[in-house]
Amino acid sequence: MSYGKRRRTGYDPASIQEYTFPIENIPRLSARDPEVYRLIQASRPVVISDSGLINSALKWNLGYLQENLGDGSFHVYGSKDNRFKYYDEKRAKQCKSFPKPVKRYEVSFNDFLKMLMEKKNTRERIYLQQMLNESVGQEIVKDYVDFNWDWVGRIQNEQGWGPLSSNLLLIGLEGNITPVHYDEQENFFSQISGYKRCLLFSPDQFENLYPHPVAHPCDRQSQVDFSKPDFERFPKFRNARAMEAIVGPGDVLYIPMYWWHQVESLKSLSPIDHKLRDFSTTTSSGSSGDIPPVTVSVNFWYRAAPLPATVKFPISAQQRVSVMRNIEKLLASALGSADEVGKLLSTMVDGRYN
Ligand SMILES: C[C@@H](CC(=O)O)C(=O)C(=O)O
Ligand SMILES: [Zn+2]
Repeated sequence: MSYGKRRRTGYDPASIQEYTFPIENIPRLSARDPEVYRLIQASRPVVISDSGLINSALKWNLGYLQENLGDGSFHVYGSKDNRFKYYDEKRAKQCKSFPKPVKRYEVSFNDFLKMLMEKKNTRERIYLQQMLNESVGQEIVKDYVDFNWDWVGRIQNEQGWGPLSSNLLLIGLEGNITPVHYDEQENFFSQISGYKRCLLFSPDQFENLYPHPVAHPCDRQSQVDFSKPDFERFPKFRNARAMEAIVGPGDVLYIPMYWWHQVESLKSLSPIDHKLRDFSTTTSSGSSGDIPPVTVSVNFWYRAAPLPATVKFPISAQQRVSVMRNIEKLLASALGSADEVGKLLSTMVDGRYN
């Protein structure tokens, strides 16, 4: 069920999965429209269609990246299905029984290209997710310097955000899904090639989305699988309501801190010519032919603005999430183990606060 017409052409509408919750559109505005800055000020999502933020990267096809990304190593995730649920490596080491939802590889870009070829014929799907760092080649540095830093820097200053913490380069197969989660940073999510469907949920829907406990390796990730929701365990998921943006090349989606988001790579109608130089298309497993179609994005994560000197009541939904996180952390350390937190909270609440 979706309210209003979905914006954007260029992708195959059949690659849009239907879910159980209502969906309304995220506004899509020009950077010249003052409403953009009112929405950002109000920590509301908005798609900015002509910011020029990453125009210098619109030429980042796989051939260009192969040529210029340098010989560093890249984090590539492998999933037995199309979901790439993030988990914290360190926490996972402490939870012996935790089934890792994805495999993590550290490979060269050429090996990533080979994996793209090989995985085409196997069940495992892959997703490159790498922070841009100083190992990139000169051309990429030049493109990076040519991002529209004036525009994004002005917003960073006006909003009092902290420093840019990182830019994550994302190269994934069409059909890949990053399941719904929230981040504790402000994000200008920028689409370079292909199309992505972004489903966002406001922070006040915390109770509808049932995140894992803070101490869990999948902290900040929802336990609900949209494709097969377990309404027995997660009854309030019935109340979830989403906002949606389908972003294409040049679009920038502002994802406010603590806003839940699920990101799905759609099927592009016009396959991209990746101009891959002498890349042997017959790999060890003998699979040959073209590289499967991918989407390319880069995000801009900014540290949050410092807390206001005086707290205004009632506190915001974002502040409530932050308070709940701090209580979980405090209780886990006070009790010496995160396993006791649920029981203690029930003791505190049952029959007393409910
Ligand atoms: C990784 C990304 C989603 C995607 O592009 O798959 C995301 O969650 C973010 O930029 O915060
Ligand atoms: Zn995210």
